[in-house]
Amino acid sequence: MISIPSLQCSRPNLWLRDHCQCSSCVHEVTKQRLLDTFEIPRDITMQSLSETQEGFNVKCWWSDGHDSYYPKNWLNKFARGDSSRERQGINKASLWTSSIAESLPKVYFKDVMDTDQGVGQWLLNLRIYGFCFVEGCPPTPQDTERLLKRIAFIRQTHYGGFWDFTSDLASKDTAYTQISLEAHTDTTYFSDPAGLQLFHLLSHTHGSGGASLLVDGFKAAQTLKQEDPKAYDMLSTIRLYSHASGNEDTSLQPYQSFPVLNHDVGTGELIQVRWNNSDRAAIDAPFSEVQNWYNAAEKWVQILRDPSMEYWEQLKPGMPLIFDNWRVLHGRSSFTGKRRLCGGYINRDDYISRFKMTNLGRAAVLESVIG
Ligand SMILES: C[N+](C)(C)CCCC[C@H](N)C(=O)O
Ligand SMILES: O=C(O)CCC(=O)C(=O)O
Ligand SMILES: [Fe+2]
Repeated sequence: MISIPSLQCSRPNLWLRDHCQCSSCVHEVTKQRLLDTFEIPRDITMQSLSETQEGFNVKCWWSDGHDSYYPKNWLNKFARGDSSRERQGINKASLWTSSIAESLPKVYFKDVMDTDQGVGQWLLNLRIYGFCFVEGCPPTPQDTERLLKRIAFIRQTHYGGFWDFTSDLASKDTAYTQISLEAHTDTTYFSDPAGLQLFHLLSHTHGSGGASLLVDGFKAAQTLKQEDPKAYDMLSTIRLYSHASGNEDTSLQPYQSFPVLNHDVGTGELIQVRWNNSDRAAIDAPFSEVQNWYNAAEKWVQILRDPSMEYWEQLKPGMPLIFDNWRVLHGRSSFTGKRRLCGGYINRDDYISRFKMTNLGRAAVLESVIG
């Protein structure tokens, strides 16, 4: 007899019957439920349970007369329950500070373009470090777009899809100027902020500056939690509104307000940092809490601005940078002259899904679950 969680009370029996994997309950090709869940008697009980001869299926007879089949590995997964690491496709994030500059995550353009292993390594680096360089990419928008599409389709926004931009205020956003931008995450005004962002510096002439800044938001959050747990809780609970720049042209706002630090409701793990002080709008909190929020935010920004947390890099043509916009903050020093970047956004779910479809991703998820 296969050992599965003791299904004593009715709820798991009902759940298990509802998840019968036989071909009349689940479409053989699409794996979608065909069964009418609400025809199952609420008090359904299991008459008996046994392993089939082949040993990989479990057979169940139910009080409603239905015979159910469950592949063993599916049942074992059910026994494991939900695993955030499995959902997030990660076994261990490696948090970093400025010393990451000595061992930068990097893959090669040719490997990413030609092999599943190359895409898998690119995305595994992203899951572990939150950013990755690609060496040997031809310095053209066309090749950069082809590279980005190895992950998934590019996310369309009010900035367009694949962008090729410079400091000409083509969009009413300070990214399209020469001023410095402090560490931030993009698109905090979307209900679902962009998951990944790629930058490829194509050229910078007649001027200097424009160095790129990265800060590991998960490391900054860990530091805040250690140094000031109350401030961490404040930034994890007080919610903010946010709106896109050039607001009269976009009036883009998320469906609700969100805290700076957002956690997996199942496991309590930090999943998303939403920090852009330029686009931040009202604080969705009682008047008495507002001062506390500012005190907590000041602590947060002190950590973000600590040089030991900052990794500065002068981007170069041929070496695109991609980063996890839910974890890694980015910024830029001011610059002069003509500076041209191209790049694009990828949705979070498409990024994680693509990773889990690579061999390395499948192995990483398995390892994260088995531990
Ligand atoms: C599209 N491109 C990346 C060039 C500019 C995007 C501007 C993003 C905006 N400042 C924000 O923080 O959401
Ligand atoms: O110009 C840069 O290096 C990046 C500007 C920026 O933050 C953005 O485009 O989102
Ligand atoms: Fe940005």
